[in-house]
Amino acid sequence: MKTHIAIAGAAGRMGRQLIEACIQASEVVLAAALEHPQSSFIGSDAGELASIGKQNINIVTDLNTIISQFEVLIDFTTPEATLAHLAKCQAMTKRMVIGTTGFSAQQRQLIEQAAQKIAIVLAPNMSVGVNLTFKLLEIAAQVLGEEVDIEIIEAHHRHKVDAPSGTALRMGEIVAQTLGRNLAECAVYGRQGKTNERARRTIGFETIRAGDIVGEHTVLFAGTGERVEITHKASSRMTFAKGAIRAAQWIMQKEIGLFDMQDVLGLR
Ligand SMILES: NC(=O)c1ccc[n+]([C@@H]2O[C@H](COP(=O)([O-])OP(=O)(O)OC[C@H]3O[C@@H](n4cnc5c(N)ncnc54)[C@H](O)[C@@H]3O)[C@@H](O)[C@H]2O)c1
Ligand SMILES: O=C(O)C1=N[C@H](C(=O)O)CCC1
Repeated sequence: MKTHIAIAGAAGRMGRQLIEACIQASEVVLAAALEHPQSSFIGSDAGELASIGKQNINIVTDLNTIISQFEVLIDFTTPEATLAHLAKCQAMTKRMVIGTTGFSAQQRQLIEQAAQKIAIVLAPNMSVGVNLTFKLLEIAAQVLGEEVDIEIIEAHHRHKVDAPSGTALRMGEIVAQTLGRNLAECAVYGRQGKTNERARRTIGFETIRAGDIVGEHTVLFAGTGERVEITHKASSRMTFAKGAIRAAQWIMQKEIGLFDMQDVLGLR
């Protein structure tokens, strides 16, 4: 049985890649595509939007009108739009794969609550490489521990609206958790002016926004006499899109619960 997928944010940078990835994957069907009510692409053909030829799927704006057509909603939009879609998916018992980043703690709680009723994959980064990197960070933090200063440096394109990236924050959480620290208490976001000497237990974040950088993350473990740098560089959004399609197929075996790409990839 093929998994029927709807894509929210279809005209966005990720939405277009998701349309292409859906059409390329033989085990799934692109069933519907959604955009913001004010989008100039409402009524356009999803395939033409993604430059892969007509697919006879028109971009629509109301999730309720397509609710019977799909099994999993893949959502790469904004926190507010994702939460609006979440409420409808919960009401209609539809599974979700959420790639959107920038949720507040309160907004995340709403996702956790909804996952008591529907199955959700929520991941700030759907690439296999980044999720492998998450595991490498655990090992590095365990081995290097309190002997090093830890800094997380991320770079993304000039259009990105949240900072630090969801991936950088997740990296910080993993390192902090491994070292028994609370990220909310030890994170330092950027530095300027008279900063005083660095406190060992802080975890620093630096953000670069420039040009068309797809996504780059480095975690620096700097000691005395040596340093370890763990870096991931994405060069195509297709890596995120393929991960999201994989997650959509995987979530079909679940009825309820909140999962991430570590679950999907069997890395937990
Ligand atoms: N998890 C991952 O692997 C991953 C990868 C890339 C991007 N992201 C995240 O995905 C999100 C989107 O990124 P992007 O670069 O594609 O952004 P984008 O701005 O290019 O696309 C977002 C799209 O969502 C649409 N949208 C907004 N409100 C909507 C609504 N109510 N209904 C339907 N569509 C709506 C916008 O019109 C836009 O086309 C960001 O939060 C980004 O950080 C995550
Ligand atoms: O392009 C973006 O926006 C990305 N956001 C994700 C994040 O915030 O971690 C990761 C990949 C690209």
